[in-house]
Amino acid sequence: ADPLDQDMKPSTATNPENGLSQILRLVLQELNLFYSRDVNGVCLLYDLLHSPWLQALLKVTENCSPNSTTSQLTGNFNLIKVVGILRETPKSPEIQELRQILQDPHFKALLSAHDTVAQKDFEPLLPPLPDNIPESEEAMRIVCLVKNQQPLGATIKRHEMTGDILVARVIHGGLAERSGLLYAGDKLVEVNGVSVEGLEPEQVIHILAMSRGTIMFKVVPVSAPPVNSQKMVYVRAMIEYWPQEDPTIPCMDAGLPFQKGDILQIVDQNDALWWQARKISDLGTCAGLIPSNHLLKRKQREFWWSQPYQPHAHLKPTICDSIFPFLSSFIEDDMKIDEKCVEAVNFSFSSFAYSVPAILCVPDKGEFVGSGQKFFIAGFRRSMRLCRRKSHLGQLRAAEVCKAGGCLSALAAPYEEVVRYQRCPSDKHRLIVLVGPSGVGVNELRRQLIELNPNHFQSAVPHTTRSKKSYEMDGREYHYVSKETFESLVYSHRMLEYGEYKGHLYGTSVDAVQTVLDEGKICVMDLEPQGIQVARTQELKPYVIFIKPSNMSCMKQSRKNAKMITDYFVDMKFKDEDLQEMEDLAQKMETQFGQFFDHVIVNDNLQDACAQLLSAVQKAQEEPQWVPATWVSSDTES
Ligand SMILES: Nc1ncnc2c1ncn2[C@@H]1O[C@H](COP(=O)(O)OP(=O)(O)OP(=O)(O)O)[C@@H](O)[C@H]1O
Repeated sequence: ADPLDQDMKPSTATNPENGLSQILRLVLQELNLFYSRDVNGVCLLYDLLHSPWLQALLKVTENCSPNSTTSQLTGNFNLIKVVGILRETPKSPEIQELRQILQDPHFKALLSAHDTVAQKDFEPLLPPLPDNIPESEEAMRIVCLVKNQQPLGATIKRHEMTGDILVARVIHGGLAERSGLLYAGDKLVEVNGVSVEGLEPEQVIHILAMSRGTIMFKVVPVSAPPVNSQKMVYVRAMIEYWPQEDPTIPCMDAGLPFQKGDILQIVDQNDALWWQARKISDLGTCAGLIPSNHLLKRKQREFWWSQPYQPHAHLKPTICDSIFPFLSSFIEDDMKIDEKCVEAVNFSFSSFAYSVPAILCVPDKGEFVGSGQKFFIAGFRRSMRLCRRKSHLGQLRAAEVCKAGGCLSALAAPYEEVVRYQRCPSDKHRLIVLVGPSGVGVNELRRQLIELNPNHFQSAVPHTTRSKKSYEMDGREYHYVSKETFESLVYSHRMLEYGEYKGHLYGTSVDAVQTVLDEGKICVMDLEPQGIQVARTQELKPYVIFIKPSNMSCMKQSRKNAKMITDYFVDMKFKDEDLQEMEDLAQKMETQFGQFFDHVIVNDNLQDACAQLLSAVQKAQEEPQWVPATWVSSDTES
């Protein structure tokens, strides 16, 4: 029995139009007659046409060709057949590889998706429209949505005058919004054939919760559906926000929690009080509610005036208690929003009590750190760092006291508009600012970075009003200036930080930083966190890196031989209390100033930290970063 004959029969028998296999079979029969007579060339032709690979190829062609009987069959069906055929064919690496590819689960999934689409399997089966729709109901819209794992992405509320149940908000990216069938303002008439007239929003939610599969809404469309023509705006959150702790949010489950420094994409600002936003780290999800800039400013003002501070933590929203559990549709009550807005909320706002340059005490004597041979690294005076260390705690504690007393700055913007900025190669470099608790290794890292390439990285030369010493050189250790000159720099906000010690003023000016940048170098400086805001200008475009200590046990290990600077001892080993203080201080810095940190490096292993610093500095100069929109004119945005 010829296997070819057996294999061909079903195909040719069932499909008279498919002549390819049949013709081949007939040709082979004919050739067979001449084969025994060994007519010239017949054997060669017969062997060729009889070869298994040709037969296999023909079978594949038949099964996949648009005219074949199987053309209506699905990709997966074809796949099974093709794999079967390949199994029969002689083994070769290519065939084996092809079989492997075809049997790969991803490939199967792809074909399965193809089948679903080809068979138009994706559309939900909608119930037929009722025949007896009265003429008066012409303006109604029937909306069918299939209940699945995703939230419906809409909130409802009861109109306080008419008692109508209205769609209050359609959440961007949610099921309702993507359907394009439900709009804010639509009046709900029926849900799954049940009239909602006279029902409380909670009862409507209950009906929805009990429904399975397709849910049919009958709505009276809003006369003019809202059009979101606003441009997408990106902001940096300068506060943190926890919807669970905010009794004023219209619907807690629809809230978007965020932390200081998070970049948010604002997708809807139609509501003056509640915006819709997504985190850029999570753009695939549907949006959530965040308090608008206006609402937060109002809360800040109210918080400012509410004396003594009362968190009103006992006030819990009652209207949202019955959240629809599966579709997460929500209930709103606009009147209650207004009432609740006058209460204080539990946000943590930063206190910007130090909007003037941070004050440092700089003693007269200092040592210069650095290689000291071929190049001179300015700005590493030991005594200056020692005094900084004292100012650290004092200022942070003062800020803390202020915060606890409810002294929130009414001027601090809760959101800062940001844009993507990429430095052009011809632009000046961005200033690199290192921030960290004393002893964490800010100066060590800065020194190592500069030593890597002193022609590329440099510190700014500080100013002083003290007189020059014999071994010093103007513009190397310091810029020696008169008190009047120094003070005019302070008054004209040209000092990033400054201080006084033994009757002399010391500080680092914007111009000293600019001098480094003008030379085409990268200026690397360390700053107290209170000074970051002063440095955040369009001209310097600082990139702020927070140097953070690792956990206590790692620090004990890595700082075994490290030396810290104290008032009385030059090289003193770190004690446990010092490390604990460092950790506490780092935590406070992060809590109060974390929104300004572009990058965080945990300084555990010094080499690793230095490598991370180098990479972060390069990225800051060469890759796009989020910066305040005010730093970039629209024509240079990327
Ligand atoms: N990752 C590390 N591993 C071990 N030792 C380190 C590490 N980082 C820094 N050190 C050491 O810790 C000590 C303090 O570091 P550094 O002087 O840089 O602190 P700082 O953050 O500049 O604080 P301050 O301004 O108070 O001196 C130095 O002896 C430094 O060599």
